Amino acid sequence: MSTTEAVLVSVRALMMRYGSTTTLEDVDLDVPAGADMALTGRSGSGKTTLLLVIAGLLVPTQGTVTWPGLDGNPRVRRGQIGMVFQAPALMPELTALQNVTLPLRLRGVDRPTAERDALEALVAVAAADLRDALPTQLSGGQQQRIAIARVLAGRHRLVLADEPTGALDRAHAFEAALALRDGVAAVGGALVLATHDPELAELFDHRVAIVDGSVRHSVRTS
Ligand SMILES: Nc1ncnc2c1ncn2[C@@H]1O[C@H](COP(=O)(O)OP(=O)(O)OP(=O)(O)O)[C@@H](O)[C@H]1O
Repeated sequence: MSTTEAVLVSVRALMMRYGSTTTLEDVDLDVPAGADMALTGRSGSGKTTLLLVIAGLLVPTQGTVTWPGLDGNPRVRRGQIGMVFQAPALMPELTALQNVTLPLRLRGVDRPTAERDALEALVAVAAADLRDALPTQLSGGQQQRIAIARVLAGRHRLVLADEPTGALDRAHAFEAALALRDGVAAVGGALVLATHDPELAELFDHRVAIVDGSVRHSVRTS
């Protein structure tokens, strides 16, 4: 990583313990601005834990997490960070377009701008034709694409994705994850995506593997 590259999040000497079980130990990690980063590790290795620490939603047992490239005010910073989870968690009574528009409207974006940005995000995940469908009329994969569009429309500085394509078949999982990666990159954001799939991780510039509580960070050089 270049020393001139801005760092959004910096984790140092992180230790995370639940009860008597140590999940993460002596973890150092920088998330560079604009980077795409895949976080791999077996089930229970601590991927979700690390994402929650990076988001500032979980306080480490020991060590520090700072956000040098994000706003110093935690409330503003939270708005700079978008999250997407394995379950799409769409509002059942709202159409796909309304689901994508809602967080923008709640942030005070006027309706025409919110709808324009939401439609652009739906196009990015090849779901523009689903704009008027209710979640119950959509397959699980289609719902997840709407959830991905929702986070893309937020144009966050940093997006944290926790196995967002874990419930999809492999071909659709790759397609959705790459739409997320490219959509975040298109607005200059950084993405940290947790995945079980090492082949998917290979498609990311930064790969962070959690093995026995420690992280190994590799960066694509070519
Ligand atoms: N709130 C909690 N209380 C107690 N133990 C927890 C808590 N959250 C996580 N753990 C434990 O910490 C370990 C890491 O969990 P975590 O969810 O971070 O792993 P993960 O790599 O995301 O797993 P998966 O791939 O299955 O989602 C697991 O052993 C889990 O049981």
